[in-house]
Amino acid sequence: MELGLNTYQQHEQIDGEKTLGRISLNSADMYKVMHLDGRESNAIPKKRTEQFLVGDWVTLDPQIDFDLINERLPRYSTLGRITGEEYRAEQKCAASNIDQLFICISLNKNLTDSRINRYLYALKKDDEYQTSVVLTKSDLTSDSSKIAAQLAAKLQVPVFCTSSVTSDGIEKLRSSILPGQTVSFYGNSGVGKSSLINVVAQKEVMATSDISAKTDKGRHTTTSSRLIPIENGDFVLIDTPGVKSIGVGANDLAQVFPEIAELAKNCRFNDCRHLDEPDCAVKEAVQNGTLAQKTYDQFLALQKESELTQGYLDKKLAKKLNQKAEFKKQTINYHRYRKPPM
Ligand SMILES: Nc1nc2c(ncn2[C@@H]2O[C@H](COP(=O)(O)OP(=O)(O)OP(=O)(O)O)[C@@H](O)[C@H]2O)c(=O)[nH]1
Ligand SMILES: [Zn+2]
Repeated sequence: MELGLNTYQQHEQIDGEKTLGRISLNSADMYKVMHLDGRESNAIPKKRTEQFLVGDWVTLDPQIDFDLINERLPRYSTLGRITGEEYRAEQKCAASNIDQLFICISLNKNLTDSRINRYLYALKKDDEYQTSVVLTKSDLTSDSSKIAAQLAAKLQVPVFCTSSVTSDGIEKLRSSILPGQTVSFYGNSGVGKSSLINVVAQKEVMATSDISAKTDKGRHTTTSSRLIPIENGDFVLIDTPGVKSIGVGANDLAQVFPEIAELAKNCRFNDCRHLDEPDCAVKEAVQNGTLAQKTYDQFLALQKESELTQGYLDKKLAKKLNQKAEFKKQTINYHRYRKPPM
């Protein structure tokens, strides 16, 4: 099993002789690593503070019943944005060294441009991986291919229109994945992501959940990312169930709305949120027509969400730091008393 090594080598140089592995599970400070022979073992970072992402290529120092992770090889891509410190990065980045990201959106839900835009803003990284939109459950809508074509023209990304029930569009999606590539699917619970992955992989790799039609909400069973080699399909899947909602950070907002960032320089307050502050240049621009109302509304929606996400992340970060301290206490004995090799 090559686990995507050939593709990796197209991006980064590897010295031959090292014992290589790829991080296959990252769950509450526990790592598993997959070997090129398909074996999976428990793994512990040699530098105990080091953080890894599922998909990382690492060199290993095998012990009797686990592997020590020596060194992480450079990442050519990370899913999501790295913003600030690693703890935050970990929440936002659930995978590394991926080649393609498929953003799944169900056709039976209200398909709003702003939601798709939000995903694209948060997840699109042209220089690192290919991003595509996958419309799911096309069997439930009659004009699905028209919608797909319109979206593709507007978003400037490939748009696949698929159904796991009729297999519509599956072959097209499947053939966009080159041999040895590492791919990841992003989608809210219930969009049919697991069913889609299973038909693409032609194998039951994901447990699918039947959802109540009434609530239209799925259930989440696991939250840790996993590396899943798809043997007959010859590609590698990274499942990232923990990435549930993608937030947009405050800095990202300025990138997404450069015209608003420019106007904001003339607001009276540096931290103007352009809502009801006096002498707000952004609101003035809306009133005199130089800034489209629609852009302003989209900005406000994203700003609100970014503020909510920030509050949520701050809480999670505090929790994570507590957990880290606890983990440190538990593992310190191992590192302190580990005997040098004879
Ligand atoms: N009509 C139709 N229903 C589908 C399709 N794909 C999935 N479903 C249904 O949608 C529901 C959710 O499917 P899953 O594949 O479990 O969805 P998921 O996005 O993986 O959801 P989680 O496992 O909760 O993350 C199930 O009831 C499926 O039967 C499709 O192409 N067409
Ligand atoms: Zn303002």
